[in-house]
Amino acid sequence: MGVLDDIVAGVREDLELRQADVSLGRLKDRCLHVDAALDPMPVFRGPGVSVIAEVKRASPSRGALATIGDPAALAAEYEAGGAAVISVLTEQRRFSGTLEDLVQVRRAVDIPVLRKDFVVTPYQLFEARAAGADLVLLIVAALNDDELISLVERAESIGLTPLVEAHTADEVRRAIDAGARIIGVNNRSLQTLEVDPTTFARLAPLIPDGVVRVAESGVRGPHDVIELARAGADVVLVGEALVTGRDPRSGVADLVAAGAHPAVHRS
Ligand SMILES: O=P(O)(O)OC[C@@H](O)[C@@H](O)c1c[nH]c2ccccc12
Repeated sequence: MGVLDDIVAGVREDLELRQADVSLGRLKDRCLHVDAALDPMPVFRGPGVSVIAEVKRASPSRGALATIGDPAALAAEYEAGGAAVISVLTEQRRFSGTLEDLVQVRRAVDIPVLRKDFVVTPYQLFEARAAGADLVLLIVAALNDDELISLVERAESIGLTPLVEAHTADEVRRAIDAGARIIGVNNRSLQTLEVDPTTFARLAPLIPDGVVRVAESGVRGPHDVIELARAGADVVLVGEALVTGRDPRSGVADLVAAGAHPAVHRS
């Protein structure tokens, strides 16, 4: 069993407990009482490379990265540094995140918030919206075509913008066929956890114009942002470098400045 299957198996077990506790009906009711979701598309389609800054305590490949006692404070620093969106990892077993982190982050910032998890059922979409998320990650490798298509549609129908993650040419094609308006190319394989920084540059040309291209994982600093922008990135998603760096606010600001540089020509 690959790492992804292992993670998803754990996610399904945890999900069963939550479902036994809070019914889908109650979650849907909560969704009626949260603020309308924010739309990330205008800023993603605007000038420069947008930065999605991630609240990430740990990962299966690196173990513990940062304690992050106050995720809301970290998110506020990211926002002050110019982040376009905050990503919050809510998976508990491998990434040490919770939905409560997302609730706190949502209260602390005015920019869109992404629920980063292993979404396999509509229940998790309603959880995300009820917690105040504006975007949700959908991982092509974790879903069959029917699941992917229906989760994209369901997300959109409740106001969530799906970021559809691919790692191979075939997964990019499946993401496009599912109607994704934002496609993330993950430089890290979720099966082997290996990072290949050339993955984005190889797959970006397969993503049609008009679809937002997000480069994910392994971005270490401004130089990488410039490279990825040249390869066609509209957005970069950065976790580890920011949570382990010296200062999250200036860390984000440096990435934003690199992506806004006039020498960066996006295709
Ligand atoms: O910490 P990094 O290398 O900057 O990567 C961030 C992000 O891309 C990574 O956390 C990620 C991308 N896709 C995922 C899917 C699930 C969990 C985590 C991820």
